[in-house]
Amino acid sequence: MSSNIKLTYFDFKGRGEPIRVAFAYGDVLYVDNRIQYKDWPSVKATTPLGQLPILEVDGKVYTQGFAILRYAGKKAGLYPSDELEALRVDEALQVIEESFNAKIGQSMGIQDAEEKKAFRSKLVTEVLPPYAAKLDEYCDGGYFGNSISIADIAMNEIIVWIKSGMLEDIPADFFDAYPNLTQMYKNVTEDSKLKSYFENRK
Ligand SMILES: N[C@@H](CCC(=O)N[C@@H](CS)C(=O)NCC(=O)O)C(=O)O
Repeated sequence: MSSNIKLTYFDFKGRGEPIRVAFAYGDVLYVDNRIQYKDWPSVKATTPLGQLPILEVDGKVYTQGFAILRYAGKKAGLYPSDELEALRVDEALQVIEESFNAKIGQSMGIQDAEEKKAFRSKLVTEVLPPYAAKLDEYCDGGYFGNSISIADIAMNEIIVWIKSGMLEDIPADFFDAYPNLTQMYKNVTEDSKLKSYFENRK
């Protein structure tokens, strides 16, 4: 079956994966267009801002991972209708962007191994804990809102990423100190609408 919605991202999780998870949660039909690195230079030139993810709907192109996630969340029933609950979800997303996405992303661009190690060590001991503590406080009911939302989906992907141990010098047990985030991770990974997606995803 074809769809009028096409998500284009690299063939890994990154900023594209929360969107894929949200679509899976809502059984939203879409084309999962995965770009290989070798093809990126030619694709880059065709994108609005030279970056991914992009979303095409009925031929129109949209950028910005969390904006696209919000669209996916509204379609999938993962975005609160209550204004203040939605404000908390949006706030959490912005904190995730400013902290884990931006700072870890910045560390990935450091070429010198010693410099990268020192930068990441400071992230773990000084920079990230205040953000993680605030996010943990917001998640005290097991979710950022009253039930699962795109903020949980996005944060869960950060936790899965760090727990995988793939990020050198960022300890896999970083989130063990945050009980509410740990509970949220459990809630999302065991969600009946997502279990099969998580078991089968690349
Ligand atoms: N503000 C953008 C940032 C997008 C971004 O940084 N994309 C990266 C991958 S996660 C990218 O396309 N990198 C390749 C490049 O810049 O050439 C968003 O939130 O979507």
